Amino acid sequence: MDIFRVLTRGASVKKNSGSKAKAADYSAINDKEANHKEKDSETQIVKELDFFRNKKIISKVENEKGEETKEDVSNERDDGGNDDQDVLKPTITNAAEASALRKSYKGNVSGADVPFPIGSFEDLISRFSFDKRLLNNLVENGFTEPTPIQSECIPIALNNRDVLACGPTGSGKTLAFLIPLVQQIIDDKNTPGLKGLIISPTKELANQIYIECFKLSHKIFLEKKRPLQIALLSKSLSAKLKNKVISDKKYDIIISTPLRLIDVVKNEALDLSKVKHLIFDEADKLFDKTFVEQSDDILSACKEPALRKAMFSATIPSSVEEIAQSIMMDPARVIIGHKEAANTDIEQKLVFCGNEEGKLIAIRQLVQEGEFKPPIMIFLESITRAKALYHELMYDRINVDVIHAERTALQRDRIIERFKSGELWCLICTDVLARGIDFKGVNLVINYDVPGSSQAYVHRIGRTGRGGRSGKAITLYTKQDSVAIKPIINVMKQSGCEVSEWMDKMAKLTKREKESIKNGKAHTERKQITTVPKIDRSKRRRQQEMIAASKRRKNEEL
Ligand SMILES: Nc1ncnc2c1ncn2[C@@H]1O[C@H](COP(=O)(O)OP(=O)(O)OP(=O)(O)O)[C@@H](O)[C@H]1O
Repeated sequence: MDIFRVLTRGASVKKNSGSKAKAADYSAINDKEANHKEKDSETQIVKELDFFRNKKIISKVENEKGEETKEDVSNERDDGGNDDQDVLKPTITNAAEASALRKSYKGNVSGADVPFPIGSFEDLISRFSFDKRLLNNLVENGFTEPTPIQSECIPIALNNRDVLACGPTGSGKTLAFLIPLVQQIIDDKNTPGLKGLIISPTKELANQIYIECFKLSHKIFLEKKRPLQIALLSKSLSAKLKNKVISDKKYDIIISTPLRLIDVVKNEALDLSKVKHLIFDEADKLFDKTFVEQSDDILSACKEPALRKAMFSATIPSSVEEIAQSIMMDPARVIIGHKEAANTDIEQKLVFCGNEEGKLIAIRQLVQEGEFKPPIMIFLESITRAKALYHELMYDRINVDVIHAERTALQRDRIIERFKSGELWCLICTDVLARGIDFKGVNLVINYDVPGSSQAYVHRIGRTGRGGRSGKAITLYTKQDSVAIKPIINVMKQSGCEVSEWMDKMAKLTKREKESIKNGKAHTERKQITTVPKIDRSKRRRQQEMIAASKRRKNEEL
């Protein structure tokens, strides 16, 4: 079937819209010759594409526009579909429409003269002379309607404004900053050299952003047929830059982790002084104590007076808001949904396990009860514990592997590929994969160890329930998590989960507990992960010691 026809449905042209007629390449909706079989498959794909229920949102806005619009709507129908099924294309032209759209997705937008959101990607053509090749790339990748965070952030960026944006995990923040960035690089095609810089806290996320950006700029050429050049600042590229094998003027956009970038900048191998757009993805991480110095160094190296700054994350604590206000010029602030809540497409559950041994038993119970439905991600607080759980689950013959900072880049890449392809069912990891990583279709996230903060919890469980799909998150806790579990219960409450009365009572934090969470002291040392009884463990240890001693003796004799 003509999948392109279905995908392009979202960029259809209204009959009476002159400017939109230019986008006719993207239409071909009302094909009355389409047979029934094709229609069935279309419905299937459209359902799949309607990740974020934009149709519902849009029809809500249209309803508020009144009778006149309703007539337009019926004109747009290609067959006898019902209201909920129709894709409508509003262009937001006044404050009332903007506010109705914002209300529909619980968008809170503040700042001086913030532009109206876009109601569709088409809106960009009339409002911003949007590049048609870019629109084409969006459509070809299945992105037919903007998500709420995109509706708000794209026009703000195209107005060259600083932005602080907070939207749920899996709600499309990556494209919310990539789409305007690529457009701005196209508009600035005659200025050579590095203009866009995206900073991410981990290599895996940087790589993912690079792939998205690459897809978005496919077949886009700038002056003298030069393709738009994007680079991931890898180890090999930084070596090439340092050895002047590659000119630092070659790239339009670079995506990097803070440390690697600072390293090349300090070696004078990359000049950031002409960068016009600086984007911090997972901004709260980049401005916490781990990275704040490097982020500050990056800001100082970007000397362009008109530098546009953008910060994105699913969690923006007030400390980061303060930093943002201090480094940004007249920023627009965009919050979609509740700032402290998790994605509402995730069903959240707490399981009390008594003690550490109880956690392994709980996992085995999930397997027995058929709740252990792959793909699954299991988060632990340390490399040692992640390795230990890996060995336990391997012993149970579960199709499992483990990723943590001690594994090589190649090993990590291979495991990620296997997990993405479905070859690997269960991925054990530390927080290295908690943020930003977009594995499609993860069914279940298990917090084997209670995360250290509500933010860490939101990001970890956000690996499921992405792109409008539903997901499930289970957090195992023991007696020793009595304080650490409280912020999690509060996130559950904010996200609309059912919280029993005793949990609600339990969730109240004293001043002292708040302090201990803030200082990372809510956790005590956990017991080793193992189901082997203590007596057998000491037997094993004695055996290993004997083997080691005999090896030592042999070596000495030799
Ligand atoms: N307009 C769109 N239409 C359909 N799907 C989209 C759209 N925008 C993004 N997506 C898809 O939604 C998924 C989540 O997007 P993305 O990774 O950008 O989320 P995020 O908000 O950055 O999440 P996180 O906070 O975890 O980093 C991706 O698979 C992406 O391809």
